[in-house]
Amino acid sequence: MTAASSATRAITLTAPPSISSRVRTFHSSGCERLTFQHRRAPRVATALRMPVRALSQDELKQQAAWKAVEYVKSGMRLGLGTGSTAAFAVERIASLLKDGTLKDLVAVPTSIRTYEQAKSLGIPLATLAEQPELDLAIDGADEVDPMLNVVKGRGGALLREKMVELASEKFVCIVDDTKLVEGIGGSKDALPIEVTQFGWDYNLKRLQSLPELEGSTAKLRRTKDGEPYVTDNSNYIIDCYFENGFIKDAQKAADVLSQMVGVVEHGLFLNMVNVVVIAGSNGVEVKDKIDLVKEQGMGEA
Ligand SMILES: O=C[C@H](O)[C@H](O)[C@H](O)COP(=O)(O)O
Repeated sequence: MTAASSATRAITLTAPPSISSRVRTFHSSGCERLTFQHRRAPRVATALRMPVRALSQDELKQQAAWKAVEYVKSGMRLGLGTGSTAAFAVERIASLLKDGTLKDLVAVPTSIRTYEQAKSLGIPLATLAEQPELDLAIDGADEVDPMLNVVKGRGGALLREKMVELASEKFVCIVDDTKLVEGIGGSKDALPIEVTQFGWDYNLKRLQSLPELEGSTAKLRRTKDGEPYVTDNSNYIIDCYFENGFIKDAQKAADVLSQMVGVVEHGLFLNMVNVVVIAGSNGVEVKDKIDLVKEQGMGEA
């Protein structure tokens, strides 16, 4: 027997778990020693057996918010949005301030609710008069169209949000993927319009018959008790519902609404958003307006 043939050669076998005990009984034969090594079943098999839990809408909102907070750098002047998604961002910013990751921030809140949340968490706050130029605003949205135009205000904060976001160099919008629509009005839910209390019913009729809002139904927003909903600015909100389709021309509608006396602000935030962070079941996606405009060959964003 040559040195080569007498040498014991180890052969490693891998077997699926179902046959592992049968193969384990196999033992040395001739000059070859067969060694069976029982390995763990591949991960994929485990994955197939284990049902994966879908993330809740709140978990998705939190993911989008945390991703957006990566844009926050120490020393920034921030706009803090309003709503259930923005609240996750406020919470995250506060916790990064607390652990020292972020320093020297100052923030302008977009509602009394956000003011109270941010204050209770220790975020240094300012008014828009004190900080008229902001670096970054982070806020949620009710609808996002393919060109990153958004509808806002179903939480009633549209006026302050628009003021703060227009004062910000960058506006990052955070949503879960249920907010994506093919066109403005596509969710069939409200396009909010903030109006003065005086003459609200006069303006409701005008909005109802406005050609630019054709196909929508205008309703005064009410609280659960049936009382008119009053904004932080002591105004009312008229919600327009596009139940059978999209708004025809959002820019035209925005222009006309901005001209109406007694309309304080509307929830069409057109060409305002720089980045949208979308959390969905397949992960978090970041869409940048500049890239979109380039892709579509539409010149500068
Ligand atoms: O007035 C409220 C704001 O525009 C909110 O950012 C918007 O309604 C989205 O709110 P949420 O994140 O709760 O869906």
